[in-house]
Amino acid sequence: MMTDVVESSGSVTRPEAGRPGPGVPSFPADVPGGDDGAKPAAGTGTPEPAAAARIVEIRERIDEIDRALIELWQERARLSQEVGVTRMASGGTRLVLSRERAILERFRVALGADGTQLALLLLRAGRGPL
Ligand SMILES: C=C(O[C@@H]1C=C(C(=O)O)C=C[C@H]1O)C(=O)O
Repeated sequence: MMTDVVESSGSVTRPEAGRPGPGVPSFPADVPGGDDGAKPAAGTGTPEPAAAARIVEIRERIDEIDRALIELWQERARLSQEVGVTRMASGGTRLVLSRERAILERFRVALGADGTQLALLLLRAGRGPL
């Protein structure tokens, strides 16, 4: 079952970890290939109306998923930063490599080599480049 995609207003303007800075388009209406309100077949890559309609339908769910992923990415980065600040303020270390290794392994087991790359990006978003 398809769910309507409701545009959230309020584009992100405050640059913080994992968030777009100034000049970064908000998602998805003002990015190329975003939902620009054009006819269903436009931009689907097929001239066949039924296929175009199905692609539009699937893309609604893809856009929902992408929006959720972006929000989760940003939340994770904020939480990871908070852990780092809390730990360092209490005399601890900036990083805990055993924990990072466990996270890398979790993603590798679930997603293979791409999972490892994804986990590396997630970890970097929370603590910045090494
Ligand atoms: C968030 C933490 O701090 C750092 C960041 C991690 C992360 O983003 O998952 C994991 C380990 C630490 O290097 C933590 O220790 O849980």
